Amino acid sequence: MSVEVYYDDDADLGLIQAKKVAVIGYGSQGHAHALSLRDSGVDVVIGLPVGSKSRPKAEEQGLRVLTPAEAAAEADVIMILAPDTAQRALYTDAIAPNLAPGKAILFGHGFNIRYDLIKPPADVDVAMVAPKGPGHLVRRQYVDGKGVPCLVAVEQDASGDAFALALSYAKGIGGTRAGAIRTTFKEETETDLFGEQAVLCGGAAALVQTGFEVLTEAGYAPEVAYFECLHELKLIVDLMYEGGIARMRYSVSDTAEYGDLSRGPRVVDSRTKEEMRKILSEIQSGEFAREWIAEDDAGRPNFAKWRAEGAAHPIEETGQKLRSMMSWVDRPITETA
Ligand SMILES: NC(=O)C1=CN([C@@H]2O[C@H](COP(=O)(O)OP(=O)(O)OC[C@H]3O[C@@H](n4cnc5c(N)ncnc54)[C@H](OP(=O)(O)O)[C@@H]3O)[C@@H](O)[C@H]2O)C=CC1
Ligand SMILES: CC[C@](O)(C(C)=O)C(=O)O
Ligand SMILES: [Mg+2]
Ligand SMILES: [Mg+2]
Repeated sequence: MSVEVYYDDDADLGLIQAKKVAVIGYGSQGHAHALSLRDSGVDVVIGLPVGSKSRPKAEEQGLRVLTPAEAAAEADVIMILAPDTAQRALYTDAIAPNLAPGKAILFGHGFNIRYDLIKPPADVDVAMVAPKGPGHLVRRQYVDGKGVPCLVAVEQDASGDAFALALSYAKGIGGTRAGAIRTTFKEETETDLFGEQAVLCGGAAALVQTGFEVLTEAGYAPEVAYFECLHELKLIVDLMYEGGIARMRYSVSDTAEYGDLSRGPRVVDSRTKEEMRKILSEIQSGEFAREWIAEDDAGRPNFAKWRAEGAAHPIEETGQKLRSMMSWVDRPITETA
């Protein structure tokens, strides 16, 4: 392999068990990290603003909840798992005043360091433990005795031990059970943003919606279109996940495989690839980050409009009806922590 991969035997859980850890934020990632660290014998405190909706959830789990500033002041290791857009102000107001030499700041995604929105002092460690999966899966895998692979990176090694500490933290959330890959803040941030924009979220959602529109506009039943363009996607992606694209092609019919090989490249063609390259260059140049921060500063007008348009797309109504017939499929959008 071209990357360095670390497993449980390479990580010393004792390093993180010897520290007090503040997990700032208790959402998708925050709840998973905090609960799994606690189950791994780590002293954890949660940092959330007064009035945060997440406070009751953390308290119900028996976790001690302080304000972000109080939690940062108490902790040796501060894991920042608030939304990326909130981290800059959170750092300035609550974390920076409570840093001291020898402390460590950790991130679950490199956005704020990569784009210089947060500039920590030279005498603290700055590292990242970024699970490659949604927080609820991170927690579920940990509870099942497994783990979600994660990326580990060090931006600043003031102590000389930053990587070992990050690896120890990764072990505490189950990451080294599956494998922790060493990377950099730059690589993690740019590839994560590219993946979610071009393929996983943006690309996949646009592909599904467009396929559904083509079928329904041609007069086919929305229910049938939903099955073909959304529901079965999971079954196909599960096959790819288990054994790559080759495994999927082995399982589907020859007719499907011939259609895949001959038509797929017409759907995602050289123009799509060129657009993907443009998206990547906007990420690399910082253009996307500047746009997103400005959008957030302005109160997210486009975000709200596009989110509402997405929610009003006919595929959502059809899906809601069909999923109510499939009790094993229907899950609330927000699982309880
Ligand atoms: N979602 C995921 O699975 C993944 C996320 N990441 C990264 O993890 C980080 C956290 O993302 P995610 O878990 O999705 O976030 P969520 O939106 O799920 O949760 C954010 C949490 O932070 C709290 N919060 C909001 N503002 C502040 C603040 N100013 N100070 C302290 N806490 C605050 C929220 O509280 P409230 O309930 O009050 O809003 C909530 O508990 C991001 O850097 C993200 O890129 C990385 C990998 C995957
Ligand atoms: C794919 C979306 C993600 O990057 C993730 C779950 O890894 C995110 O930022 O939520
Ligand atoms: Mg990601
Ligand atoms: Mg991401």
